[in-house]
Amino acid sequence: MDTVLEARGVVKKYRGQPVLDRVDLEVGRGEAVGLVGPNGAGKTTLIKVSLGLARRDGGRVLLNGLDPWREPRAREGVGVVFERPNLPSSMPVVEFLESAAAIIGSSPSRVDWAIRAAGLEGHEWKTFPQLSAGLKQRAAIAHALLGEPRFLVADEPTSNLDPLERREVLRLLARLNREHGLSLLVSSHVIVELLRVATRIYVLAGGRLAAEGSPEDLFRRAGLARLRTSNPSLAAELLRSLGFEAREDGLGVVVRVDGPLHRFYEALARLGREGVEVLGVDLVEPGVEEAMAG
Ligand SMILES: Nc1ncnc2c1ncn2[C@@H]1O[C@H](COP(=O)(O)OP(=O)(O)OP(=O)(O)O)[C@@H](O)[C@H]1O
Repeated sequence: MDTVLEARGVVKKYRGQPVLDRVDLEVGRGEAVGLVGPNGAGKTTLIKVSLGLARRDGGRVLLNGLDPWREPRAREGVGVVFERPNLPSSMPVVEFLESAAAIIGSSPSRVDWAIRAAGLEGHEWKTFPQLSAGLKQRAAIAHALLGEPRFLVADEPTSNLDPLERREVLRLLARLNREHGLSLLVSSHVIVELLRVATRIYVLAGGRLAAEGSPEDLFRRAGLARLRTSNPSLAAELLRSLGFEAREDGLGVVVRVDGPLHRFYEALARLGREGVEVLGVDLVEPGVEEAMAG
């Protein structure tokens, strides 16, 4: 496979304590990869090491075919969006983007494109503090798009957003991957968010890789998922009426998910239409479940 990122056996320690223990991560050209794990699992550290922004204590990393720690030009064509975007507060977003584009030698038409691609139209004359959390994240994505990246890395881009904003930002990232061919690495502590964006997901738990595979693989291997919902008894009843094996277990509703994943998605949508809010979906599998607990 033609890869933009290949990390093998990455080890990272802080004060002698391993926070990444022989972790592999690979992103193919044009691929959308998810990285999931609870807080403190090591997602940000793995992303920093992969970009050459933190030194590794072991293993190998190739970003665009180069070791990013030794050769910063490995990061050319890579756009990065962090959890808490931080843009200047004093000027309208469009002016900030124009000055950022001028610094990197990007054309003014690229600013218009980035604003459109990030879905910021109608908000470009607002200053950063005037934007909602979701629009702030879109502004950060527009900023990352100025350099015409071929690979976009988004570290927990949804963690401070409300459910609607989360969906929109993820839809935007998925569109950048599908319609514009950007390779994508996106992290989250909620697996269900990544199911529709990523075609392959790495599950990180306690600095180790707990699982890796397509969403279908992960669900098939787990066999069971636990839904946290606003109304477990109604959720279990509706799922059973749709032909699923489902029971309440005190923590939520445990449902068998070894069939086609689209049926499960449709069932989740149906719950939503019936007024049952799905707050989270965790895979029930040793290791993976632990990783999802955050
Ligand atoms: N600069 C640092 N110095 C010491 N320890 C650190 C440093 N950065 C991260 N850690 C520790 O490394 C572990 C992994 O942190 P990391 O931020 O990579 O996890 P994460 O999965 O991204 O979590 P979060 O969702 O909270 O961002 C944590 O135990 C964290 O406390």
